[in-house]
Amino acid sequence: MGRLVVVSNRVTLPDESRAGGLAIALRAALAERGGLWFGWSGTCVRQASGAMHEYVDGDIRYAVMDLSRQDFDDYYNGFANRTLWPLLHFRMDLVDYTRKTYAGYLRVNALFADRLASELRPDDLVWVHDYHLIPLAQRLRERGVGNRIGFFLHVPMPSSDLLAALPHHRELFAALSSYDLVGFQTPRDLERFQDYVRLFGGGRVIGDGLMETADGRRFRGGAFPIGIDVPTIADQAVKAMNRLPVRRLQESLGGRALAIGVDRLDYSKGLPERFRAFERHLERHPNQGGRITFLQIAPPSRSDVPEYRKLRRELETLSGHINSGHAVPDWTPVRYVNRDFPHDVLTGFYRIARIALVTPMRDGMNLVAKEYVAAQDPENPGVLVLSRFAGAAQELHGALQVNPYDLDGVADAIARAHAMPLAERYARWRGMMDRIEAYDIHAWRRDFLRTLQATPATVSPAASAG
Ligand SMILES: O=P(O)(O)OC[C@H]1O[C@H](O[C@H]2O[C@H](CO)[C@@H](O)[C@H](O)[C@H]2O)[C@H](O)[C@@H](O)[C@@H]1O
Ligand SMILES: O=c1ccn([C@@H]2O[C@H](COP(=O)(O)OP(=O)(O)O)[C@@H](O)[C@H]2O)c(=O)[nH]1
Repeated sequence: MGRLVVVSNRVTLPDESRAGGLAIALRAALAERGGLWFGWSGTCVRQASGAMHEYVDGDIRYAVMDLSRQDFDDYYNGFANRTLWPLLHFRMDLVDYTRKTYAGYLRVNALFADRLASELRPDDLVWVHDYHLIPLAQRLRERGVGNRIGFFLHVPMPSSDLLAALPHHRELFAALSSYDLVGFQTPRDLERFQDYVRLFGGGRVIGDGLMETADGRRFRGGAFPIGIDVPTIADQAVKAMNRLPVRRLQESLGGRALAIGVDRLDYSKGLPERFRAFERHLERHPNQGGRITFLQIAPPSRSDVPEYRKLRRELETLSGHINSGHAVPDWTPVRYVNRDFPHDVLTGFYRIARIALVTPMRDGMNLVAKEYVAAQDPENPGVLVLSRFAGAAQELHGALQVNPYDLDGVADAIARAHAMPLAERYARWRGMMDRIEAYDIHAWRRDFLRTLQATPATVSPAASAG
């Protein structure tokens, strides 16, 4: 079997800790098999983009590229995170499209292809990740790369009518056909993409995941829900109980139940709605008032993008408003923490939380939901309150599933979670644990790569060049 080459915008270098499910998942996937991880260095430079840096950690080699401030602004802050991110999360109202940022996105993809092409060996299996790099395979094919190349979309695929509202949508999404396999988080995401291919892409859906473009090129699609490393997280959670930040949090609760939320500060995560739903819980269930403390961990994310800065201000106001209306001298209902925690400390926080609030308005998967389940004490598991619009809802049927737009419904789910007897908590948790153990991060990686390797040669013809 050839070498695995993983390509993503976000790379977690050795000893680096960074919030974000993609980087955490890819590190776990590469740890098992080794290979090359290629992507952005995380650094913006004054000079032109393109300088490469290399690091080696065990079986993983990292090759990362610097970007100039201009390229970073156009490609990452601009087209990736002000155009594609809102579009793919069904937020047309926030889409900001300019030809300038689109040109920057294409320019950076071409540069990734230039640098990557010279690294590749003929039998490498190339696996590209996420919306930052949709055109990458097409650019690689133009440079004569004939390797099997797979693509995985970590975020949702929205309705085809929304995709079709994007200027140049056909050029952009047709580029996906240069991949041999395009993976989505859920079957529903795949279906929506196939609708797009049929209705707006000028192609056809042949069946069994196979699609054909207007000019007869065939490629495959599939659903591969991303998982986590369950035993590692369960083990981290047990050990974290002795760590100072976890002990201090536990002591600070004074016997009250903890409800926890852990999310990048992103408008897709439904944080203002969650804060309001918690306030609604205090109003609708006064008998539980004062018995649950809500801790929201929300590390800042993409702070150069105006919508993210606005959200930060909104949450500061909202948490202050809820606390001023409901706090008593010995209890503050909302603790809002704007910083990043190491992954293993988080697992301890999950373990002492009776309730997890995972209520995004849209989310590709949401690994926090799965991590919360893996970190629970089997003798006394907590309850997951989960938005039905997270990809994880397709698998975690034991969660209390909610509609995050229905604040009363979320408020009542919090109350139900708080009052839930142990036998029901255990039964729900066990079913979710069985699922995340059966299809974990390693199963996800193997399933995707096996499918990519098994894609018939006719589906990945050298003819797809150009
Ligand atoms: O790299 P950033 O801009 O700092 O953002 C962090 C990552 O956010 C998104 O994560 C997604 O991937 C997760 C794992 O599959 C999934 O659970 C979650 O639902 C997605 O939102 C983004 O897609 C990544 O590219 C970013 O690295
Ligand atoms: O302070 C933090 C906050 C989050 N995370 C991790 O960041 C990831 C978030 O992934 P998720 O899929 O939930 O959402 P994303 O941020 O990728 O959209 C999870 O593994 C979290 O444990 C972390 O390590 N430290």
